Amino acid sequence: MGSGEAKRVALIQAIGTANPPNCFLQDDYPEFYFQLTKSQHMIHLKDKFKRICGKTRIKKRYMHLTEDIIEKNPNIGIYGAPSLDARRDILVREIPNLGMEASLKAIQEWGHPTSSITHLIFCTSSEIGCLPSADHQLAKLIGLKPSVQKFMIYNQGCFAAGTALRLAKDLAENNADAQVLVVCCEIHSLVCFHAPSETHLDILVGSAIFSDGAAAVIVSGGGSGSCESDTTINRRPPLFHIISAIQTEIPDSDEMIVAKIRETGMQYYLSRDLPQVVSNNIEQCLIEMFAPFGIENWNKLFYTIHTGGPAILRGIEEKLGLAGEKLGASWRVLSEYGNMGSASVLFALDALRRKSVDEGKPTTGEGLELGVLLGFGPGLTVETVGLRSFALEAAK
Ligand SMILES: CC(=O)CC(=O)SCCNC(=O)CCNC(=O)[C@H](O)C(C)(C)COP(=O)(O)OP(=O)(O)OC[C@H]1O[C@@H](n2cnc3c(N)ncnc32)[C@H](O)[C@@H]1OP(=O)(O)O
Repeated sequence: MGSGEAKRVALIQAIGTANPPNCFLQDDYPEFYFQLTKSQHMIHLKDKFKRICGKTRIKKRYMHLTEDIIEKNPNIGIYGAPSLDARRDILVREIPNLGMEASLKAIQEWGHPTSSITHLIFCTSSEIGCLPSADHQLAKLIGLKPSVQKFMIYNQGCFAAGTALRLAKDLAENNADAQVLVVCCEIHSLVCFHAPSETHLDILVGSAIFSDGAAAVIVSGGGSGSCESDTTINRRPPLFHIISAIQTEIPDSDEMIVAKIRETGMQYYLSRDLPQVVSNNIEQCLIEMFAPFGIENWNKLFYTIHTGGPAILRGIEEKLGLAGEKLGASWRVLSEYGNMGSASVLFALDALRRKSVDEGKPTTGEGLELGVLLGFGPGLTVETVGLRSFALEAAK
């Protein structure tokens, strides 16, 4: 870049989301789950599961799993039975397919030919069973050029969307004409579905919150961050400017979320302390991100947060002293979709900008200028992505 040339900034241009067609109402799920896994005799576990489901604040979830899949692959429904190959055979096909659906929606909103995409970042923790990998399969499905520069991010858990945006930011800022497609896709209902077990109660929590979804965003390099000066290929005004992105490891928290791929599928462990440890450490991430902007009152920001669970969103609200509707978009995604892992926080970003339009707010960030996308997952790792909104008259 020449000394007189303006610094390129990373702009989120479009968002697309997709879910499998099977929708499960949370109220009906305990009956379905215990019947599907032939566990109706575990009466007190079923009661406990009903109690947990009732506290999730989830109304419905979308899942690829069906009775038909369990009938054809009975080991998936038996606790501890080897079933990894059966799970992988489905995931290898369906992860790229669901990723494709979200990608095509993002590309359609963006309004440019698929051939304009220069980079692809694909994140999943649901599929590690195939070479060539899921990014390669997705590129073929949507017809990306062979010269597209691909990055595959496996097994980072629920914070991966933040990692992908951090990488997309660097690519968009430092490569002329970069048009980066970011895709996060999870099919929890297959990779970590387990029958209930008296000895592994974490399964009840995961079975009450995990769900399937894919989200895609287009990130490109623009002029100075204002719509008017964005004279690159993107004639449509952007949605958000990625102003900064930071990854933080929370000390001594390795045991909070642990997952292992076994012959029985992904075995996961969720500490009861997780909500508290996350909420105790979020403010420090915000201080690091927003001190340079002179922001200390956290109600001055807009928020999109990984929909990990109600106790986590509640804990963050309390710790940051957030007013009533501040996490409205994230609560809405939790309620309508559940915990879709890496895709969840991008669903929340999509919900936030749509809510801003519906409520007649002046910016894509509910009328505010600055906001944050927070992803967290194993490590514990927190991805803090600082965002600047755009005026909605221009964004429409
Ligand atoms: C994959 C990634 O990278 C990132 C992720 O998103 S991992 C998933 C992160 N999310 C979580 O771990 C869930 C966080 N927890 C929650 O949101 C809530 O605690 C909850 C929905 C599980 C329960 O709601 P609550 O308001 O706390 O209700 P509470 O009455 O305390 O608990 C309900 C029952 O769940 C049990 N429970 C709560 N947390 C549990 C846990 N981690 N493991 C096992 N049981 C648990 C409680 O013991 C209680 O059982 P009883 O009714 O028999 O007493």
